[in-house]
Amino acid sequence: MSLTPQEIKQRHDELVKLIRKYDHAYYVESRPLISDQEYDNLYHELETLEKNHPELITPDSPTQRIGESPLSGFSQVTHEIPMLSLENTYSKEELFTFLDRIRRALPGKKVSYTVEPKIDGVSISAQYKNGLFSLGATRGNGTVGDDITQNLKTIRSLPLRLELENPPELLEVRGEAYMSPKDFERLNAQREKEGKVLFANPRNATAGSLKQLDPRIVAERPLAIVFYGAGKLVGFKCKTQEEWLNFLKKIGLPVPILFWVCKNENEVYEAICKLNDCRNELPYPTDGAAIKVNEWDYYSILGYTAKAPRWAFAYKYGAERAKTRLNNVIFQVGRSGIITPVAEMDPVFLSGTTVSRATLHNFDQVKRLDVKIGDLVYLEKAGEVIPEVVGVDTSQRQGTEKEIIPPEHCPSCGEKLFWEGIFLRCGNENCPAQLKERILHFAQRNAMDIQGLGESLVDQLVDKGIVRDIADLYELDEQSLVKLDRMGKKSAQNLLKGIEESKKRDLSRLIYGLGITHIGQKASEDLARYFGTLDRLSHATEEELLAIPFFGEVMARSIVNYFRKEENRRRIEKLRKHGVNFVSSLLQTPSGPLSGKTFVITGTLSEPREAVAEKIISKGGRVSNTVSRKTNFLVVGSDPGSKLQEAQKLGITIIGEKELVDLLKGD
Ligand SMILES: NC(=O)c1ccc[n+]([C@@H]2O[C@H](COP(=O)([O-])OP(=O)(O)OC[C@H]3O[C@@H](n4cnc5c(N)ncnc54)[C@H](O)[C@@H]3O)[C@@H](O)[C@H]2O)c1
Ligand SMILES: [Zn+2]
Repeated sequence: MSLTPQEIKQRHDELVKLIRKYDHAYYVESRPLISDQEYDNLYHELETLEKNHPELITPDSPTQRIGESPLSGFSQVTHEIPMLSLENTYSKEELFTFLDRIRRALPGKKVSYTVEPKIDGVSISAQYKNGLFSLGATRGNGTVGDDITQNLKTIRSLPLRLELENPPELLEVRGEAYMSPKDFERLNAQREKEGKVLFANPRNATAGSLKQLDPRIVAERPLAIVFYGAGKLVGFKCKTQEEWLNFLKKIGLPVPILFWVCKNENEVYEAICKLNDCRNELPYPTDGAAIKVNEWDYYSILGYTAKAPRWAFAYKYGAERAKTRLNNVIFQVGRSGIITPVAEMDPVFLSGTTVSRATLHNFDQVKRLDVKIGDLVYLEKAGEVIPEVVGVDTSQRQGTEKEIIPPEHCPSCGEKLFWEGIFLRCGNENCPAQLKERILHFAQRNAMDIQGLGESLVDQLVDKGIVRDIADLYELDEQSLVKLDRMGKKSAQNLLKGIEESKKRDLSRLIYGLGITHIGQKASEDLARYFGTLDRLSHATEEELLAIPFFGEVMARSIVNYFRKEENRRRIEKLRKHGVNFVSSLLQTPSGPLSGKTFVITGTLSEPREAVAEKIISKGGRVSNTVSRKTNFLVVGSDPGSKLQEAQKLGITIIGEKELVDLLKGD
């Protein structure tokens, strides 16, 4: 069931109210009412809602600002460089989406990453002027925080003077004040004896302590400090996060004892797992890993959202694990013919539901995990993701466990399977299992949202040969439907009504529903927004597709190939004949002084690139990632990239920020 606009608005209001309440309890009273993971779930729900309905975003929505407000009793400090939060995820899948997003924003560039423990304390900034500690501040609302210099001076691990021969004029270092889990327990035990309110966790104890106006009370609290970040630096330069952490250590500041430098995405994930294995032995409480782009040069390219940098994010260790027996493996055929091994297991309770099936993803994964039938396996589920087998308890092996052998023939149509890289695949275009998956994908909530079209019905429709293609759904009639099992007149009519209604869905959902390889929901929305109609999209060239921000070659080629295929064209004509909507309401109708003009931005401007892009779009212009002959203007900031040379080669008009402002004004 999808929500009506009114229900969506209601849910939005409700979430905003709840989150404000929890924020107040957490930040102001240092007394959380719910767990962090529950809080993050609500927060992500709000974010998703606002992403799909941007009209609901107000400047004071919790997604647009950082939680704390400055306290009375302290004087205030303005952060010249804002102190931001981190976007976070609990799921491995999303972790790779984040990494992917970073990599695609840096085409052709070599990127490495650092993985650091995410210390669960209170974010603070410390300024050292000519090597002497001169100012300490809380994050506050990100722009203005509280001056807690006197409180920080009571923390013994904070050096008041740096071990540095020629200290730079200004070093603003950022990090975390924290309480070790042991000290936290001791503090709470003592408070219990004294009949005082207990702190919920070390982070709240730290926050509560730093808020004390009397430094003598702070001095009695077992606080410690660790640094990892940079604020304003005068007279000092650094190129990578690795170099920075080593430098901090050298000059006598406490830094995370453990951190990893990773060359690629897989190494990042490995580091995250290693950290998880040992994090309970660390002196500070951790709730996750902080993943950062190592090269500082890229920070200006990647930029910032209202709340967080785009070059860093957090992976939180929230997901629960369960252990159970793997009894059998079945082979599922996906909508593109890829065979997925799926584990069938003794039912086990995991993050709120009983699960008895989990994905093994592919045969490479089977090999990597060295999992066998009969093994005791570990399962994990994060967010809404399907449970997956993440490990094997090999110490429990009996010797009777059986290998998982890839099948030779398609379990659905019997066709001989072939390998495509690590994927085993059925190449039969009429394979019933694939068709069923394609129909279910087309009908799902995020796509055409056809109510009443469930798995068992799709099975019948395909097995009886009634539906041979997604477009056939629009030819169903009551007569043929009532002949099916468990299909009364009423349900047949309801289904037909659902099918009829799906014709009105926005183009973005139709594109997603078509199931074009590599084109997910977000990409489908982008395509609808840029092209506006299916006909324009179907004639798009690779070059035009590459002009969409975050679109890579693989995606562009996949779209061009899709619309080139005869059978796909026939399907589209059939959909058209039945009156399926081919138009998007997301299209940004270009009207304004910049209408019809395409801009590319390079280098650092006075505000984040996204904000500049938005201004251009609001005046009817288009913004693209790549310079091509279709580019009208290249907007150049400081330290421009290779785009400048490309534009010069093509003779494109090059303008600075000032000229852009003039263009935005019109005339
Ligand atoms: N339980 C509740 O009711 C409740 C209410 C509000 C907020 N919260 C929790 O607080 C979070 C929001 O707080 P937040 O904005 O401080 O985000 P956050 O604490 O999840 O992450 C961002 C912060 O991590 C810190 N950090 C620690 N180690 C780091 C490292 N190595 N590198 C970079 N940063 C590091 C920084 O201070 C940074 O600001 C929520 O996601 C939620 O989990 C809970
Ligand atoms: Zn098949």
